[in-house]
Amino acid sequence: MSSMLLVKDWSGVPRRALKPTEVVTRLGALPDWRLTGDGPDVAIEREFRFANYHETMAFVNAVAFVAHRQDHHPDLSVHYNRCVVRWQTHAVQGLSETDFACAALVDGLLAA
Ligand SMILES: C[C@H](O)[C@H](O)[C@H]1CNC2=NC(N)=NC(=O)C2=N1
Repeated sequence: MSSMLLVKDWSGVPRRALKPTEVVTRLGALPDWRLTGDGPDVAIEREFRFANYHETMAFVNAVAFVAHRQDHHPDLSVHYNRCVVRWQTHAVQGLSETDFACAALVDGLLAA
């Protein structure tokens, strides 16, 4: 994909599903994220809470910007004052390094 915004082209990086022990190690570095589902539905997710819809949508747009730049796209559950971000790598039907890298970037959006 050609884009001024793209910073990471994961398509050239061989993707593989992380092993359970690798997932546990990476989750340790992202304490606000939790594991959900299993098998092909496994994912990591985090709920972000906001004061109102405007704040929530500002966050959603920032996440979309990260997703575009990384060419990796989370499932988003958008509500009035909260958003649940859920990462999984469809291509491997599991969790890959990319999911954890993107989760850390989303955490960074709200870092002080
Ligand atoms: C080529 C490109 O990187 C792929 O199609 C990407 C796009 N975004 C993606 N997002 C997610 N979450 N999983 C994928 O496997 C995926 N594949």
